[in-house]
Formats: sequence, structure tokens, C-alpha cells
Amino acid sequence: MTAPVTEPLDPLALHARARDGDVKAQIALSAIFDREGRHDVALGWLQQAAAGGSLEAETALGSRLLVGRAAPFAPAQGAERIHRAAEMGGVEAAMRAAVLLLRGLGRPPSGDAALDLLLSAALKDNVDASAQLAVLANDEDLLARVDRGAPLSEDRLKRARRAIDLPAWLGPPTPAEISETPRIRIFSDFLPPLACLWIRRRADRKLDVLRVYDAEAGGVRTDGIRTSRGAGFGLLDTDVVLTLVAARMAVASGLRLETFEPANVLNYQVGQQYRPHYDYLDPAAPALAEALHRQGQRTATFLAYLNDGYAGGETAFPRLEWDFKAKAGDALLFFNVDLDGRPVERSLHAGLPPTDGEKWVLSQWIRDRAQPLI
Ligand SMILES: O=C(O)CCC(=O)C(=O)O
Ligand SMILES: [Fe+2]
Repeated sequence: MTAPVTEPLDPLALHARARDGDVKAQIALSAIFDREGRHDVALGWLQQAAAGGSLEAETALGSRLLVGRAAPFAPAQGAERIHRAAEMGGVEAAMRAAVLLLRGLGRPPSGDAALDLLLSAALKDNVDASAQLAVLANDEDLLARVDRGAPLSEDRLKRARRAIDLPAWLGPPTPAEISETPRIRIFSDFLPPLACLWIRRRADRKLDVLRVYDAEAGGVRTDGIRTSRGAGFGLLDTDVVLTLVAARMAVASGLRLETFEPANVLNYQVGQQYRPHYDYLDPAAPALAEALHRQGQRTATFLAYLNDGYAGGETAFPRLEWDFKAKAGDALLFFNVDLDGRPVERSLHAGLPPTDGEKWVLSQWIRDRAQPLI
């Protein structure tokens, strides 16, 4: 056993302990180098700590390599390290590995194995894991217990795990066809109420201003066209619930999960809106050529509506003279391009401003090719 390191600590002493193989000191030193922007040195110490048996370091290292965040982009190695740490009993690693399993990264895809890992984390008192089990089982009573900090018996958590109906989550929902040009489909009751609540909660903590592509200057920028706030969920921010929702969208749309961008949760307060726009990247705009070449076209948009109780806030298609006012849990899928991949101008749409209350929506943009892991 090594003594815990409490900062501030003399850097020289810390360094000496790290060199002696003290993994806690190695992790602390790694954090210091990260703060100084010396990520390569930080990574070296993290690597040593991982080699010394720290599951925390193995998980952190794996996560960084997975998406190339302050580290080389080495997704296969990153995924392998996360899976290994999970198999050795790491709780953080189990939560990450569960997401990877749902996406078939580093191991063959398995929803059941993912849920078993979530259960293992819950059984080790991980509150987030217990809450997600409750959400996926649509078990309000269990979620209330988790929220109160009430004790959770092993039996109660195992029951929730068994109650999760994976075939229902991943079975194809029935669409209602709205339009052929563009192709538009509605899925009523696409998400259960607790999933809607969970996604709103997760996003609430990290809402920020949103950006749009700049068709003149290239890159992205903030713009009055989009005044709602939002939160993005990359591979390191997402969780089992959000990933299962994405998997359900993949089944419903017939489009591959690898082609999904990181999901965005949008929040519109009274008066906030997303003015009429296209989700496709205009192939005629030279400033977008590079983004189009690198990441491909935005083929489709999948919106899942997360709450009721607001006035206004429809998703409007002005060229179709059609507005969609959803109930909580409903979803809308529309294609921004035709079957040959050509932009469809009739897909012009807007998120109208709520006139009373706030609107929450999960917005999933889908491309025509696999997306980089970010
Ligand atoms: O909020 C809405 O109804 C529309 C959102 C939207 O257009 C988008 O996310 O691309
Ligand atoms: Fe849009």
C-alpha cells in the first residue's frame, strides 16, 4: 500500500516518490504536468502508474488514447486498456467499457454484457450506475431511492437489471410517414419517460452556447440563427442510457451508429429559437468543402423530444407548411438529402421559440460515413 498524496506537496519530493514507483505520486505528478500543458510527460507518468497496477491510471490513459485527447489517437489501444481495467474490477472503467460494448468498440457488441457491467458498477455503490439501471428499467421507485441516497440492496439492483427489456429498446419502432420529399417519419412514444428525464438532467449541468457552421469563413461560430443552449456528448461524456438511445435511433433509421455525430441536447427558453436552416452542408459553399470532405454529408436528423408543458416550440418545415408539436418521448426523423445524396431544399426547418415554458430536445445528426471517435 502507498500513502495517499495530498496536494500541495513539494514537487521534488513528489518526483522522488514517483520514481520510487509510488503510483499515487505518479498520478499526481501526471496531473501537474497536464496542468502545465506538458501532456507527453503527463502521459508517461500515467503509463507508469498503469503498469504499476493502478486501474484509475489505466482507465484515464485508455480514455485519452481512445479519442486522442491530450494523447496520441490510438482508439484500439485505448479501448483495450478500458476493457482490461473493467475486467480487473475498475468501476469507472466498467461504466466506460459498457458504452464501448454497446458500440462494439474493442469487443464484439453486446447489450447484455454492457448491462452486466453497469450492474457490477452499481453493486460497488456507483450512484450513477444505479440511477441508469433504474432509468433503463423504467423503475421510478428505484430512481427515487437512488436520488434520496437510500440504501440499495443487491437484490433490488439485480432485479432492475433483469427488468431491462433490451429487445424492446433495440426492436424497430413503427414509423408514421409524413412526407417523401424530404423523407420524414414520426415515432410516437419513442423514449420512455424516465429516459427523457435522465437525458434532461445530464444535460442541465453542462448547457452552453451552441455554434453553427460558417459557410462564408469556414469553421464554426456562434450566430443569432441559433439562440438556444445545448450540451454535446462525445464518447467520454456519454453514458449507457444515451448510447442505448442512439442505438435505438440507429435501428429506427436503418443507419449505422458509427455514422452518428456526438449527440446534442438542446434547451430553448422562452423566445429562444433555431431559425430556418438546413442541416446538410451546402456542397456549393467552398468554405465547407474541407468539412464535407473530412466528415461527409449530414444525411439525416433524428430529434427526440424530452418534455411537455411548453407552448410554441414546434419543429417547423416552412416549405412543407407543416409544423410538428411533439409529446414528451416522441421522435422525428428527417432526411436532409435524397437517395442519391443530393441536398433537399424542402428540408428547410426551424426550432420555433417556446412562448411559455422551456423546450428540451435531443438532436442527433447523422452523416454518410463513419465519424471519428471524439
Ligand atoms: O429544436 C428543433 O425543433 C429543431 C432542432 C434542429 O433543427 C437541429 O437540431 O438541427
Ligand atoms: Fe436542424
